[in-house]
Amino acid sequence: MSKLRVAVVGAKGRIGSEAVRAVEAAEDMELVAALGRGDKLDVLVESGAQVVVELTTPDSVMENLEFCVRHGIHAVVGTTGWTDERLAQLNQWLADSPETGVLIAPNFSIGAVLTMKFAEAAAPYFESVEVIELHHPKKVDAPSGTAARTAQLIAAAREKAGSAPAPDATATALDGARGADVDGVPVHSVRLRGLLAHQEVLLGAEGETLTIRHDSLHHSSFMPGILLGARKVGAAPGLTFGLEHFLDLNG
Ligand SMILES: NC(=O)c1ccc[n+]([C@@H]2O[C@H](COP(=O)([O-])OP(=O)(O)OC[C@H]3O[C@@H](n4cnc5c(N)ncnc54)[C@H](O)[C@@H]3O)[C@@H](O)[C@H]2O)c1
Ligand SMILES: O=C(O)C1=N[C@H](C(=O)O)CCC1
Repeated sequence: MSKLRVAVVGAKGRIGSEAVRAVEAAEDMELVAALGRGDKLDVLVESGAQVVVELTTPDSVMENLEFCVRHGIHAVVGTTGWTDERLAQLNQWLADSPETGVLIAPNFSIGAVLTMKFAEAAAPYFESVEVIELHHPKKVDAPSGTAARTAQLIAAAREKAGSAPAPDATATALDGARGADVDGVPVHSVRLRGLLAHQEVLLGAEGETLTIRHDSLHHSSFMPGILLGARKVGAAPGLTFGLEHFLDLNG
């Protein structure tokens, strides 16, 4: 059977360099290009890439995806910084290239995907919920894409269940003391040398708390999800947001 032709964009970055190694080690894949900042995107077409793994920065990802979609190259995207406006723009490009698939995953680690799912399930049963994400100090965006997504899922689950707003009597606060407000859920960002990517969801109700914690201790934690995404994205035209859509988590 012919191998899947995969290119990595952002190949010299922390997660991109790990992805290069993972694709090279995958028996069913061939690494056909590894692009860094300043490299020409035309290489993706010339190399015959079927899937691009996009792991760059929020300021580069849109240009890279526009190129991929216009050339019918499927994309697996780990880069963060997604807004409704950006997603709408991407959907417009995809509408003109209906056979192309793009998977955006705020987090490719299976444990983080499960954290989000567990938090979503628990949120309606607890009066209070707050998210703390903790990352390495070289991270350029805050809050993390994972924390933003977690908060959105929590808020949607609470709204669906008709939950009351979380109690909070704060009357005065220093700017930022109560974290960022993501759909009504406080999200706190820690940047600390020694860390990689960690998240806690704190839930509280009368007389009890529940803490859901996930730790990525190495970039290898993201690789099974990225490879799975690369294998599946070609059969999923349009935009898929979240790796959970490519997993059977109910089985
Ligand atoms: N979804 C996930 O599971 C996951 C996991 C880890 C990191 N991330 C995200 O991935 C992104 C990269 O993280 P990182 O820690 O590797 O950052 P990094 O700064 O180490 O790497 C980014 C790399 O992209 C390169 N780059 C920037 N613009 C480019 C362009 N136009 N073409 C080619 N290369 C370009 C940079 O030079 C750099 O080498 C961030 O948005 C981060 O949040 C996502
Ligand atoms: O190291 C990073 O940067 C990470 N970014 C993603 C996020 O913002 O959620 C995933 C975890 C690692």
